[in-house]
Amino acid sequence: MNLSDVKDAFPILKQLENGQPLVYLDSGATAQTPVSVIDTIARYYREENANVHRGVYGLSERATDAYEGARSKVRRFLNAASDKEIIFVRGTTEAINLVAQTWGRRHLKAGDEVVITEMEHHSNIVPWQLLREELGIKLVVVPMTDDGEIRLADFEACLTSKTQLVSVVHMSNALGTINPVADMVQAAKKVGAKVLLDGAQAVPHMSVDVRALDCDFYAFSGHKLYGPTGIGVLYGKEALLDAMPPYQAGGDMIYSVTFDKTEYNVLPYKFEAGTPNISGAIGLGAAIDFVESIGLDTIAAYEHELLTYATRQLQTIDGLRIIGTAPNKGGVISFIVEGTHPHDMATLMDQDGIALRASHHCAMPVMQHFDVPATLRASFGVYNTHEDIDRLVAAVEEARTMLV
Ligand SMILES: Cc1ncc(COP(=O)(O)O)c(CN[C@@H](CS)C(=O)O)c1O
Repeated sequence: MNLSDVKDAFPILKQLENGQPLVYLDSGATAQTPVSVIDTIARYYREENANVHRGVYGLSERATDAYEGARSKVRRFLNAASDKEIIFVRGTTEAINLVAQTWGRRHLKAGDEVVITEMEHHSNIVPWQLLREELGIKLVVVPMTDDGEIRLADFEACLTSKTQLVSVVHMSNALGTINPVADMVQAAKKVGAKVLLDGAQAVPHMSVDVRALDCDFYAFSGHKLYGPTGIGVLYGKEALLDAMPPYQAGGDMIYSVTFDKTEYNVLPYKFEAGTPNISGAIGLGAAIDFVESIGLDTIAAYEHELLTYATRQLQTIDGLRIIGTAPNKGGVISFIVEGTHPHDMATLMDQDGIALRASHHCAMPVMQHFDVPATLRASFGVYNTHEDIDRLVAAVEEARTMLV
């Protein structure tokens, strides 16, 4: 699909917001859904709906094929070695909690160190704090610079012989910073640590190859990749997943059950208890088809060009301060306007049809670092245009004039 045709693929972007054409700049929270994904999910419920892995009748077998076909698409999308390494979860948050509650509780003990960074999303902070309360592990936080960058030397300085796990964000949702995760993985391996990468914001914006990165776990959410909500993926190296205890217990994750003993199912089903989000997985498969029809490298280049244009245009506004100026960024711009509160700005900008986030973005430590209560955040999708940026800039100017 050509980028010039992309916007037409999103029905929601045709609507007016407060009498103005909608300019959606909150893809970092959730991306919009192309008609191909909507139609795929509708067709599943119209023609294929049945429970998976259980029926010996055609409809269930077709639903199972569609569900497992989506898993294979994810495998190829991440360049994982096996479908067994692709676990469907609700989203990035559940993926990280699954690792914390299974691998973490099994392998970590008092005094072990888990390394995260200052720019993490709360879903990659709090699960480890829960383990700190339960097991007495030590949480080591890599500081970021005032540009919102993690310097590799600062990361390496946090690694010790006690480091058991490094869990870091690939691309910051609050700043847009893209971290040097390949180098971070190599440095972590030198001290024998496992590595989990939070790919929630990276996967929609760039090509991800988990084998090239050599990470042990990789997590992302379907709804940020133009797919439905309620579906996400945990990638894990097969040997690690095989050795981990189940996360949740019930149907489908078992091989046999007696009151004396239960044998668990094989991968990936050991981690998929109960009826899965069948339509969500199939919809995620359609979302992968959509982004691959454009090309991740094409998407990355286009969004980088949008980011450059938006940065240049926003910087012309008096009193506007961009939060997060790392040299390597993805399609996210956080900013504040002196003398205003982000919530007031966003409320006024909504009157101009502009939808963008005003929040701490579930990254309160980032806000503390920059000494701001919140930021305005414009986060881009494949459907955004230069005209959207011009509308954003005009709305910021107008709101600023009304508030300052
Ligand atoms: C880097 C990162 N890591 C984890 C998550 C959680 O994704 P879930 O799909 O909600 O489980 C998110 C979701 N960030 C949204 C909601 S706060 C944002 O507006 O930035 C994220 O950006």
